[in-house]
Amino acid sequence: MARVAVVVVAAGNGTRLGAELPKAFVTLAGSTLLERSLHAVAGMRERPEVIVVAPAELVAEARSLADASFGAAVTVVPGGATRQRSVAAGLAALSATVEVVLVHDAARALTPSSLFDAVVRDVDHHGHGVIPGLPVSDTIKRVGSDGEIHETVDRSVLSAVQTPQAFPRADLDAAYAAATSDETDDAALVAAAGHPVSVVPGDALAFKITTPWDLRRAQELLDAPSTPLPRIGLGTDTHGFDPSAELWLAGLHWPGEVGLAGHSDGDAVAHAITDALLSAAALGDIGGVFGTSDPQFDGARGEVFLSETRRLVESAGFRIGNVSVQLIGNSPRFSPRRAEAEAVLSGVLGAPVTVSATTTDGLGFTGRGEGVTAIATALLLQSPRG
Ligand SMILES: Nc1ccn([C@@H]2O[C@H](COP(=O)(O)OP(=O)(O)OP(=O)(O)O)[C@@H](O)[C@H]2O)c(=O)n1
Ligand SMILES: C[C@](O)(CO)[C@H](O)COP(=O)(O)O
Repeated sequence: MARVAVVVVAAGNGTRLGAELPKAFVTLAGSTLLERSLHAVAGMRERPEVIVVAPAELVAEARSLADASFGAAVTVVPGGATRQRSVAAGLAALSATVEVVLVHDAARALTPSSLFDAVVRDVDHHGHGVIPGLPVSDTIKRVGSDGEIHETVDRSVLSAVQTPQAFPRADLDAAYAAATSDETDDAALVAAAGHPVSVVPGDALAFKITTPWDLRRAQELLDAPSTPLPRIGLGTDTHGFDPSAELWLAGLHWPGEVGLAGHSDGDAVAHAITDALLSAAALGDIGGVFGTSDPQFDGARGEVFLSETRRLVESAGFRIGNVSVQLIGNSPRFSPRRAEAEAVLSGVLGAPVTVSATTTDGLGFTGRGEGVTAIATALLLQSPRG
C-alpha cells in the first residue's frame, strides 16, 4: 500500500480557456491534459496512490484515460463546484496508509516528474507542507476598482505558486476539516490552520494552462525541436625538433626556424586540432583516420589534415562551432604571427580558431627545447537538417 498519494484535480470547467470540453479533457499534441499529468505522475520515483477528481459526467471517461496512462488502478471520484471542494472529494478517497499527499492541477499538464519527486523529497525533509514557486518577473501593482494605482508591490517577497503542493496528510486533513473559507490553493488552508508551509523551487514547465494563449504556448513547447547539445572534443600532439627539417606550425611556414620531426610536416598545432575535431564527432583520431605511415601523407601539410577532417565532420552532420588551441614550447616566438595563424586555420575550417602559446618555464622536454606540444579543444554544433 502506498505511502504517498497524488490527488489530480481535473473537475474544472475551463471557463477561461473557452474550450467545448472541460479543460482537463482538452487534447494537447495527441494527449489530454489529464493524460499528460498522469504520465508525469507515472514517472515518479516513489510509486504513489492516484486519485483523479473529474467532472461527474466524465468520471467513466477519466477512469478509462487514467487506467491507460498510469498503468495501475486509479481511483476516480466526481469533483465539486470549486477547486477546494474537488480536493476535499479526493482526500475522502485516500487509503489509510497514505502519509504524504500531493495535490496537483491537471491544468499544469507539462509539469515534469522531477518536480513531483522534488516536493516529495522536500516534504519528507522539512516535515511540513511544501509548495513549488517561481520568482515574479513582472512589476506588480495594487490597483483600485477603476484602475488607479494604489501601490507597487515589492516583488522580491512574492512567489508565483504552482502545483504539485505536498503536505503531511495529517496537516492537510486537519486544514480541510477546519476550513471556513474557499481558497484558491491548498497551502492557504494549511497555513490558516496553523501548519507551516514552505515555498521550494518550481519549474517553468509547471505553468497552468488557463487561457487559449497558455494552450498555444504548451503546444509550441511540445512542437519545438529539441535542440541537440553541442559536442566538445580534445586533441593533443607532440613533435620533437629536427634541425634538418623546415618548420611548419599552425599552418604557417617559419623560415630559419628549427623544424619538427614526423611522417608529415610535424605541425603539432594542426594535428591537435584534427584530433579535437575527430573526437568531438566521435570519428576516432588522426592515427586511425589518416594512418601513421600512409605514403599519401608523407610530408603532408597541416592544411591537408584539417580540410579533410572538416569534410568528415560535416559529412557526419556537424558544423564546426569554434576551435581553441595552445602551443607549448620555447620556439618559435609565436605572438608576432598569432593573427596570421588564426586567419589561416579559421579559413581552412570555416570557423573561428584561436591560438595561444606558452612555455613550461624550462621544465620538461619542451622546456629543454627538445620539441613542442599542442593542446586543442573543438566545439561542434548539429547541422540544421536540410
Ligand atoms: N471545481 C473545480 C475547479 C477546478 N478544478 C481543477 O483545479 C485546477 C486549477 O483550476 P483552474 O485552472 O482554474 O481550472 P478551471 O476551474 O477549469 O478553469 P476556469 O477557472 O477558467 O474555469 C484545474 O486542474 C481544474 O481542473 C477542479 O478540479 N474542480
Ligand atoms: C492551485 C494553483 O494552481 C496554485 O497557483 C492556483 O491557485 C489555482 O487557481 P485556479 O484559479 O483554480 O486556476
